[in-house]
Amino acid sequence: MVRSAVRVVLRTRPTSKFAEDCIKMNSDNRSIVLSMPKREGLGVVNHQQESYNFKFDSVQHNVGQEKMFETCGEEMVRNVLDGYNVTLLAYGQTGAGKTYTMTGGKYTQASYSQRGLVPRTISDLFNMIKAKTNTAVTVRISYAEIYNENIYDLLDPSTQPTDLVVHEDAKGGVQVKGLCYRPVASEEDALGLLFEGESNRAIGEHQLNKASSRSHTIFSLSLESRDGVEGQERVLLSKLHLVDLAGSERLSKTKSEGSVAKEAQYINKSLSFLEQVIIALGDKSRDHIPYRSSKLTHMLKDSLGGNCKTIMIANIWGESAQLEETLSTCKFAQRMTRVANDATVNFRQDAEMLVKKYEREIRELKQELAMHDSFSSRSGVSYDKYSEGQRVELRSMVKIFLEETVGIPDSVDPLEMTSLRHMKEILFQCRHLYQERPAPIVAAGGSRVSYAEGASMLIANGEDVAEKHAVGDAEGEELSMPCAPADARPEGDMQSYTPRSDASGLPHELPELSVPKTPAAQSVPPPSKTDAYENYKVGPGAELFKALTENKSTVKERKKKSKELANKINATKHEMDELRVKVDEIREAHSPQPNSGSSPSAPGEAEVACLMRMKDLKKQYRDAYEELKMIKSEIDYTSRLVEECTMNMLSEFEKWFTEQYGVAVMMSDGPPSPADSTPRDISRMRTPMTLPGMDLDDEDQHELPGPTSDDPNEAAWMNSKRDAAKLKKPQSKQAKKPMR
Ligand SMILES: Nc1ncnc2c1ncn2[C@@H]1O[C@H](COP(=O)(O)OP(=O)(O)OP(=O)(O)O)[C@@H](O)[C@H]1O
Repeated sequence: MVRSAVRVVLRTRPTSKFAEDCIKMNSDNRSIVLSMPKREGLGVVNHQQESYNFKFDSVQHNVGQEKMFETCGEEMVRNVLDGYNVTLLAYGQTGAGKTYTMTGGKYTQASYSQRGLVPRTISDLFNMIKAKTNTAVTVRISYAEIYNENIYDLLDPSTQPTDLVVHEDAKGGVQVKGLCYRPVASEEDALGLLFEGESNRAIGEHQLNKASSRSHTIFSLSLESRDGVEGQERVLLSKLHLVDLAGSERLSKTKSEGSVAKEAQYINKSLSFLEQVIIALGDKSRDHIPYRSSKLTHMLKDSLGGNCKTIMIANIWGESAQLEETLSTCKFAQRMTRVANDATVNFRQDAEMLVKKYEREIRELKQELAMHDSFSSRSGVSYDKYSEGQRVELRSMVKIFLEETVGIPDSVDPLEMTSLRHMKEILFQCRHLYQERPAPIVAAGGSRVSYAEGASMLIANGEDVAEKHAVGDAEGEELSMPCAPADARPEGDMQSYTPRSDASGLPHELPELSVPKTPAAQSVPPPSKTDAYENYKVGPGAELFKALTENKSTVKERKKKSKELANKINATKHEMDELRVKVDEIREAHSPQPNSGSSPSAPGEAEVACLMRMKDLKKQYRDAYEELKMIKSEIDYTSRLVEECTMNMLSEFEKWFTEQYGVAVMMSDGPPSPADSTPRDISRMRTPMTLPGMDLDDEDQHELPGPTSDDPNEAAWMNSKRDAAKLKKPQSKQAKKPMR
């Protein structure tokens, strides 16, 4: 068991308006000093503290995503593969960069280089699994969202929140009953589920709540590792929770009203319960920790003060307008440093493997015995189970022995016992014979104890041994297993994925978007969708359109680059082939005639020149190939972003159009024709129409040229892209997300 404090890393969101006067970063990269300007209106005696010192495990000021992964991610992946439960929490006010840190930001803005901790962790985890050639690792993924104190399954939107309840098992481990854990075999599968969950979340977000910051999300990877070398019966079990918490700002600041206010209250409540749990954990005199006060704290029970290694990233937005929130985040983070966890390596014994192991050991021991017998000149000793024939034979020997011995013990040779099994079988037969005897051997009242009586006494004592513990007689009985220590039991259960459907078996549809026509709206005839879209692009949708165009041009530019690289690689390869032929020719021309007796000469100038050039070419080939792999990864990632942006843009345009003109886009434009559909079915997911300029270029479809490789990143991103397209097809399933 390892007792360790929660590791707290402070990350600042880069800003040109950083409040340098108020936030001082110390050179140790671990501490900061916050100076708060005195608030006016607090009376003559103002006790407000002006300066606060905070110390964390690390302070990451204006760093990039890669550095963040080095700081938090690498260790996390190592620990989870070693069998520890690990949790990473991103905490901070809205806009401080939690989502950016975790996933790389909203898909409309993210790029490959901005990938967050979750995709990087997935990538690193699968790379490490691949490197562990002697270990078989099974990975399962779940993705849950807590919104207004309800838990939603982002990988199975048909699940009702009532189906999902936090449950504690007898050992105190926490699981969410009803949450699906989907098995994944590769990095691309895992990324596919991440994106699927993000998509499902985005649908809920657009439909029901406007900002993702109002919910907490928990992306979990559950691992089972079997070591192929050191006793396969030991299975390591571990879990990695990656938690993106809702924005922590206070209710007064959100100025929320209506349903938004309700959301804010729920967020506030769950975060304040989280704070209470943290305070209680930091106070040694407290024996009750209020984990059950909210779904969030209940789900994170193991991660806070339990069997887990926990890291918290406290995100701050260091502008003067945000100073109060920064102070509150730092205070919370400081408290978190006082929370300690007891992490244990979790394992269970695999009964089947254990039996196999014992069988192997028994076989080896029998061989050992046989060898031992042959060295001590004892032949014919059997250690196997007695057959019925052998038993009958032994019984007759025992019978003769007992009958001949009665009254004259010294006159007969004793029965020779060749093994423990032999001895037990003899006792067993003695008991049988005793039970079958019609009359007692010794007359009642006789004072002398006969040999047979002694034998029967022995039988009585040895009965259980002979019957129940004879080797091989226990077949079919339950094998009692050694148990893992109680506190080593992993939390959560390994539920397999069971898709749900409603009673009718039909998918839940999204509710129709029916907006009543306002008189004003009715009086203005709606423009054509093309005109409306042109207006939208330069107006309210400008930002989305910018993100879409930027991502598209990145894809185009990268593809161009990848083509150039592929051509370069092919040209290099061609030149290498030619050089190889040339070298062979030179060598052949200078090789001595067979049977001439002369030895091969040293390589001449021409050959050396060729070899040097070959060396250069090989290096060029390798470098270009590596670069091509990187670019291919980037293309795949960015293409996905284009798809996501497209979908988002359509959905936003549809809403805007309906709000503007009081009618849905469909009503003015008629049903979609097949020609309207985008090549990737994206538009059909949220809306049955497409817009000019939104379809993806045909050239987007081409496969990248050049050599393929088994590079995990390359394959992962490529396949995730394909999977994303697939996942968007079953619109009806996506639409099953229940109304919040
Ligand atoms: N370290 C960073 N580097 C670059 N941009 C950042 C960084 N952190 C945040 N941002 C940008 O700041 C904006 C807000 O970030 P983000 O959405 O991640 O905040 P958040 O804390 O998750 O907010 P919410 O609570 O609403 O989800 C985004 O546009 C994001 O790209």
